[in-house]
Amino acid sequence: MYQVKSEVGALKQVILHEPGLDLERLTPGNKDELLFDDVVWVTRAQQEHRAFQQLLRDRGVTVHLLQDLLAEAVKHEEAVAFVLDRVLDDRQPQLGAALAQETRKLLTGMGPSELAAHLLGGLSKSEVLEALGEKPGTGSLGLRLLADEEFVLAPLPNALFTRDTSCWIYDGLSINPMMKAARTRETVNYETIYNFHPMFTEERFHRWIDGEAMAPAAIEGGDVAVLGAGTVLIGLGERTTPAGVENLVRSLFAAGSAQRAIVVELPKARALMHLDTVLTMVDRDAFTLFSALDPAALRSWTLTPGTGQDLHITENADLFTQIAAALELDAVRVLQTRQDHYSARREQWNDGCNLLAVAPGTVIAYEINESSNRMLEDHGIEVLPIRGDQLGRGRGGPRCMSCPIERDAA
Ligand SMILES: NC(=[NH2+])NCCC[C@H](N)C(=O)O
Repeated sequence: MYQVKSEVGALKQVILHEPGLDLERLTPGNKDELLFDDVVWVTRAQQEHRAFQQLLRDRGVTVHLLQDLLAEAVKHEEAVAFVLDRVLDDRQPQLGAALAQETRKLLTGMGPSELAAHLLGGLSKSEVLEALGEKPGTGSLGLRLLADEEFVLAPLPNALFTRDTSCWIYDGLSINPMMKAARTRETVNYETIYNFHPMFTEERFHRWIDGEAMAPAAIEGGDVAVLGAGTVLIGLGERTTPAGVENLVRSLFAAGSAQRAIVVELPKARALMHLDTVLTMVDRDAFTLFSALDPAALRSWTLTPGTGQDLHITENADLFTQIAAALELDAVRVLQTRQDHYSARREQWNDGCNLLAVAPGTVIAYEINESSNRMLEDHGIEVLPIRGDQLGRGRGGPRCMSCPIERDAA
């Protein structure tokens, strides 16, 4: 039974993506478009990722790997048709019908593992030519225009951040419409998994949002925290839109799975692209907050069910007072690191606030964020450090590299 009842309760099952072909395709020339800040030493990134997986397993968490799930799903013929209908649509501006058809033939002929690797890792023009065993002489303008190293199917290096593209909220799943073009195909991969993998087809759960149908009303999992007590906390910033919030919240309210959403406005900036880059729940009553943000200055609203399809919205005087009230606590602790201007920004950039709780008061964090981690320990939070020198180059940490599918209440 997949259910995420809280943000910090005992973690039982997660989806992670161990990077591979997707990261090997990054270059100084394409990294910006692909939302990475540097190229990556892939072998080391994989070692770092395996250590992260192992730490979770040691803590009793079952780890599912995205590429394995996808490979399993595309063992079904209908799943292959489903995913290829979407990623090789004739309307893809750079492809055109001829190239789309050739590529489709090529991908359909692959075994499930190879297909899954390319759905995540992309496919270059030279790989297409090599496989087709011919030069671009046929009726594809798209193929003639592409340079050999350019992509017929772009790689998805941000698949590493499994949290963003699908997220479980109480007894249901949201497959998210993504804000950035570099990530929209991730949504299709998740729809393929959730529609066809027996692990999910044999279970019953709500579907809060269907990413493809709802795009471009983006909402991303890095902006969504399941606080417990029928409450969700949602960040509204660079990646999550008002329409995305409303769609999700209406759907949760209609099923009665949540009674309240607290929505907090974030500055729109790359470094703060999701809520979990600045604010993360670490214990039943504690949150870590980027030290450059003034908790009293954060603008927020509480959404509750209104009449019919309407939402009832009130602006909050104080975000954390509202959160405490929702959780039926006298107060919550807002943990901020005492840092100088420089280390505050350096550690936030390196995901010092992006923490994955495995149990109340126990979090996985990048070791690089020394002062943030020390501060947490001073407040009684157990920090399990991992190395992320390579993984962190895509601007994501333990929380966004994990998609919990089963978690206990706090
Ligand atoms: N929830 C998060 N903090 N996710 C980080 C995502 C980073 C990724 N490179 C992107 O820009 O989309």
